[in-house]
Formats: sequence, structure tokens, C-alpha cells
Amino acid sequence: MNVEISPSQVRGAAAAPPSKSYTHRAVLAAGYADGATVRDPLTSADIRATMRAVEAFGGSVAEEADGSLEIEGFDGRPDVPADVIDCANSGTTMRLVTAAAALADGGTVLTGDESLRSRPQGPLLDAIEQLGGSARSTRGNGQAPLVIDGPIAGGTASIPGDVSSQFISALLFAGAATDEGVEVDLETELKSAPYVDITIELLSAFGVDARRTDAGFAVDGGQSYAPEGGEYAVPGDFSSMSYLLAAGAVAAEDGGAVDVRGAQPSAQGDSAIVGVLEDMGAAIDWDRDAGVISVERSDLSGTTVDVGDTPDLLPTIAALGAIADGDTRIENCEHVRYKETDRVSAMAEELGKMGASVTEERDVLTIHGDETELSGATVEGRKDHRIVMSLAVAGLVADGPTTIRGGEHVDVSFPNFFETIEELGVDVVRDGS
Ligand SMILES: O=C(O)C1=C[C@@H](OP(=O)(O)O)[C@@H](O)[C@H](O)C1
Ligand SMILES: C=C(OP(=O)(O)O)C(=O)O
Repeated sequence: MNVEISPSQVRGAAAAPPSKSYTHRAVLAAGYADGATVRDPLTSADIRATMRAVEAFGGSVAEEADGSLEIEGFDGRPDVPADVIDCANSGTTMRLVTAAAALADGGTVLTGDESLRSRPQGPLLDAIEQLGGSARSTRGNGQAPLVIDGPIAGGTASIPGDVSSQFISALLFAGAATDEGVEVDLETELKSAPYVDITIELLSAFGVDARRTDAGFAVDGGQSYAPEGGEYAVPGDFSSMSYLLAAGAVAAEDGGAVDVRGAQPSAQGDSAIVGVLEDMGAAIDWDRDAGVISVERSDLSGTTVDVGDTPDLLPTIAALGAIADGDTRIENCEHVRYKETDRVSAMAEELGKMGASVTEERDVLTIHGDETELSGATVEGRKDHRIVMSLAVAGLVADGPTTIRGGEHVDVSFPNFFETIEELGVDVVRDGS
């Protein structure tokens, strides 16, 4: 689907979708449990991949009329799946489910779409081997399709921390259900660290204790998953909010504001978007008790941001940088190249098509706002939800309409993104409709 965004002003209130990271974890944790109710879940393509995995392991997932999920679990011992598990476009699913598969008494085969089959899995496969399982990439290149044979008993695994934090989250989830527990020793500095904090917070809500150690992380074995009261409620998603807040900061109508609801504090590192916008000069206010962030249109200036902890914010910050005055330097971003697409190159090239002046280095992306006049263009969403949504923000203030190819990929994390921005006042035209 092509989506055309015309320069627009925005105003009013919007609800953030529920967090993708928390929903994946809650669905899988309910699977590890005897069962649980997950309230306010995100329903999206990536989450459906995790639901399919829970079912493949012998659980069941039913969506209730109020949107909550009634999940029957596999109680710490996954069945050997009757078929290949298709993780589609979801890295979180593939990593968390690979480690769960290592608990099954037999083999599991995991695959995904072309993008997911190009993303790194090798360090997690090595870790499973260190824990006594067998784990291999069918092509021997560290990428899916993957074949995992369990069960593992637990032990110590060392792993690099700078490829994906999801490997560590996966080992903590599975480690709690092993006999011996799992210690994860980090071989390098940890990137995307707040996502492991999300894991520890979620595990704790399910009665599972995991902790930081001097060497990395550890979880005792023999623990049972059970959320208090049998249910868990998912908070709002700050990565998704970043597009709405950015839209308000660049295009709120004079005297008006954009209010984003669902912004209760949690372990999400991407709440850093509020500070980034503040640093760029946005008039932004976060009422943490009410869970509402209000932002007004402001003249933005460039800033320097380290995205080591917040890789998913890179596309949003790059779009903001193309609108701001001066240089915006996005540092520590090499791991952002291992996502649905290489997002560092993708943003450099697609914003470039709109007239942005950008310098791309391996670990740094600099957008030269002073040398940039954004004009409408046809841009490629790269089958990547975050590239699509960020380019839509840039399109709000470009000179003329911007056509984004592949708009349907927002289905991965924010299925009603275009409806939401339309309600805020954005002129959106889908496929000539
Ligand atoms: O654990 C998670 O929920 C996620 C971790 C991050 O990935 P990496 O740890 O691979 O950087 C992030 O980019 C992804 O969108 C979600
Ligand atoms: C990288 C992302 O997710 P995943 O790793 O689950 O594919 C994302 O949502 O930006």
C-alpha cells in the first residue's frame, strides 16, 4: 500500500498503543505459566507470531471481547512442536522462542520472513550449545532457519552484549524453567540494556526472580511463572509514542498541542524521547501520574543523542534532525543496522531522497539540518514499520506530498497508525483512495 502524506497541522489527543515489548513477554510468560490473562495487549503481526509459538508449544491463546487474552500455558515444559514455527518479521519472537525451544525434549525448527532470516542469531545458538543443547543455523551462517534440540539443564553461557539484548532476555526467560538456572556472562558492553530491565520487571510481575550480577545476569532454576491475581496489564508503548510526539513538535497548530495518553512510567528506555525533544527545544510536558504527554509546535535545534540504549528511536530522531536547525548527531548506532532493515542506511538514503543532507558513518548518523530543505518525494518504507512511521513525520513539513511505499508494514507494532494521525488532522491518502 502506498500512503501519501501531505503537509498538515495536528492537534488533539491520541492514545499510545500498548507496548510491543511488554506484550511479547506477557504472552510468552503466560505460556511458561499454567496460564494467565493479559489485559490491554497489543494486537499486531509481531504479537501474533509469539501467540503462534505459545500454541506450538502446547498452550492456547483466546482473544476475549474486551481485547484481553486468555492464555493457557505449557507450564514450564514446552511440547515438541508439530510443525515449523514461523516468527514472520519479529526478532523478539525468534530470540525468546529459540531459548524456550531449548527446554523441549526434542527438536524445534524456527523460520521467518526474508528480513528476519537475515538477522543475527549466532550468539544465542552458541549460548544454547554452552548450556548443553544443540542449536544450529541450517545455512551455517548464524541466521534462520534454526534447528534447536533440547532439553537444556542450565549452567553458564557467555555471550556478546552488543548484537542484541534479546539473547539475554531469552536466556533469562528459559533459565527460570531449567533445573540448574542460568548465568549469562557478558563478553562485551551491553547495548539496548533497558530491554533486559523490561524483562526483569516482567518476570518479577510473574513471580520469577532474575538479577544483574558482576559478570552479567542470572536467574535461578526451578521457578514457576504465575502473575499476581492471575493477570497482567500491559503499559503504553513509548517507541510508538515517539512518532506522535514528534508530529506534535513539528506540526501542532498554533496555540494547540498534541496530547498522548498511555504514557505511564515503566522500564522502557524509549521514554528518553521526551528528553530528546526537550533538548531539541520542544515545549513538552509529561504528567507522569496522569500518563499524558503534551507537546506544542516548536522551532527545533539539532542535538547529540547516544542511542546505545534506545535503538528504536533512531528513525524518529533522524526525521526530527532533518526538520531541526543545525546538526543532529546520532551516536552509538551500529546495532541499529541489525533490525528489520539497516535503519542507519535506510534513514540516510530515504531522508536524502527528500532533500536532507546526511553523513553516514558505521556508528554515527549526522543530519545537517541547516543544509536541508525537505521536499515531498516518493520514499521506500523498506518493509520496516519504524522507517514508514518516521518518514510520515518528515512528510508533515515537507514542501509537497510524500508518498511512502509499503505503508501496510505499520501492522508490526502500530496497526492503526495512519488512522491515529488522520484523527490528529494529517492529510493521509492510501493507494489513490
Ligand atoms: O527486547 C525487546 O523487546 C526489543 C529489544 C531491542 O532489540 P535489540 O536488543 O536487538 O537491540 C529493540 O530494538 C526491539 O525493538 C525490541
Ligand atoms: C527491532 C524491532 O523489533 P524486533 O527485534 O522484535 O523485530 C522493532 O520493533 O523495532
